[in-house]
Amino acid sequence: MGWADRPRCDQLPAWGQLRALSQALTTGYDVRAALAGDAGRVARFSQDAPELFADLSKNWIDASIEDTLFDLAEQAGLAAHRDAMFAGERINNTEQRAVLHTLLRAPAGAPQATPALAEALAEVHQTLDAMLAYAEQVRADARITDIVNIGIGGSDLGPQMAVRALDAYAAPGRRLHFVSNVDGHELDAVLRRLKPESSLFLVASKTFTTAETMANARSALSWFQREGGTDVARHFAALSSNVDGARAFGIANIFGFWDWVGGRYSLWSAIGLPIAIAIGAERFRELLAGAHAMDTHFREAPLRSNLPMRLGLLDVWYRNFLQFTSRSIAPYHSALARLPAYLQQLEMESNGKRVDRHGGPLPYGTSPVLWGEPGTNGQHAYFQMLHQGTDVVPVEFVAVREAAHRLPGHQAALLANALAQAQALMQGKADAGGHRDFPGNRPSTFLLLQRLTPRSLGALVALQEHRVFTSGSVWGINSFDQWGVELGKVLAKDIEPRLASGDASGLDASTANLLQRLRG
Ligand SMILES: O=P(O)(O)OC[C@H]1O[C@H](O)[C@H](O)[C@@H](O)[C@@H]1O
Repeated sequence: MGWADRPRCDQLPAWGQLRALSQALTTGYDVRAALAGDAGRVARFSQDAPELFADLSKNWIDASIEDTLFDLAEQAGLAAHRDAMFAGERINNTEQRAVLHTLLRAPAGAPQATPALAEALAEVHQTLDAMLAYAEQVRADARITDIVNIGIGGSDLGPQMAVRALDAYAAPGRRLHFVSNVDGHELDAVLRRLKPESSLFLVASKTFTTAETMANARSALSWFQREGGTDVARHFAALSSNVDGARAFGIANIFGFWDWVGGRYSLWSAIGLPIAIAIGAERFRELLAGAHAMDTHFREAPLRSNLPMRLGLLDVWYRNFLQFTSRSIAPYHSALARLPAYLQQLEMESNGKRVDRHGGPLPYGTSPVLWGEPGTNGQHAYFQMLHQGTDVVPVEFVAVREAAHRLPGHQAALLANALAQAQALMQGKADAGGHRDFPGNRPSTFLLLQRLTPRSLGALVALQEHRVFTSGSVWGINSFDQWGVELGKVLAKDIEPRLASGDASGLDASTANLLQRLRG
């Protein structure tokens, strides 16, 4: 039986066994006792993976639970599904598309399963070389001081997250701006500081039809012309899989990509141009190499030491058997400030599905809510709830050992806080007074990078992509479409002219009332 036609995960034998294991944990799993009573626990639940170390030992998991999760993965055909993705099968079945973002980071000439894939890889490298040559040209052009990326969703979150994360590698004297929202305040705030002759606009849109991006691109173009800019070809470039659309818009410099790159998986494609402009061609290749190292790990490591699989299976355990509905991301590095927002799209757009890949409704939960802010900031805000709230929220710490700055004392303070929070969540502190009582036993995962480099960032992001693949695969959903974003777009198109005309016919009473108030 292939991965596509196996029974739904809740009908697999391991699912029932996991249910029984979870029911046996009547008062939750006692992580403190497990760590104290088993000298091998840290080794059993930690591992190295490319560019990072992961400690899962503070989670509500033991050997029998994890073994049963491995059984579930085997019964669900996870490895075959993964192989189908790498082989270019159209696993995005609702759009009849292959899912090949991993090909974007494969080295030139890497052996491929089919001639078609080898050809696609050659095209990937042609485009990459052209895109990186252009990035270097922009970097060498002292007249260009401001680069504005106009894009939204996957055409914004990845580049924005990575540019910020790799700021330590950016050449000084050049500013990157990200404009995504259709809210004109955002574009206006950027344009007010720019001059046409020193600005470069990158219009980033896979489809080149997204309303927000088209509105911002049109406004940027008219600002450019109004302010005396003349050479559109030099000051505008497009990053898109819709080359005709970009050309029709009037942009000559177009870097393309393919329909088999999902928006939220596209920072490795031409959509990564702002990153390449910020850090340079060589560093961009290192970002790709880090992701490729994680791809190889995901492809080749046995299930038991396959970190993306272990994390994705833990996510399934938490969501479906312990009913945890969210996960908090705590990056202890201020440059990773946009990582939670990036991961929100990655996981919630991929796995926020209520039907299986054939359209049948699911009786079990899928994507958790992801949220978070960098540490230590979160500690002074919502960590109260993590320590003493009524709900258990697993926390994923991301810490980086070496700092990129030399300010004395800060890094030790930062790392001490990361460790202390994970420790405090787990240990708790008994106090008869109630208000000062910390129940403890709150689960967390600790990911540790040596340094935040293009390579380690690439590996970290690819790790997250593949853990999302893993849980989505077990759940039997299509993680690669996003029909849920469409309805609101259609309704906005209907409402927009009504704001001018006041026509409320056919609207529900609440929307009609709000429409009148917004017009007033
Ligand atoms: O890159 P674009 O085609 O402009 O799409 C931008 C974004 O908008 C869509 O609505 C999708 O929800 C996202 O997955 C996508 O990344």
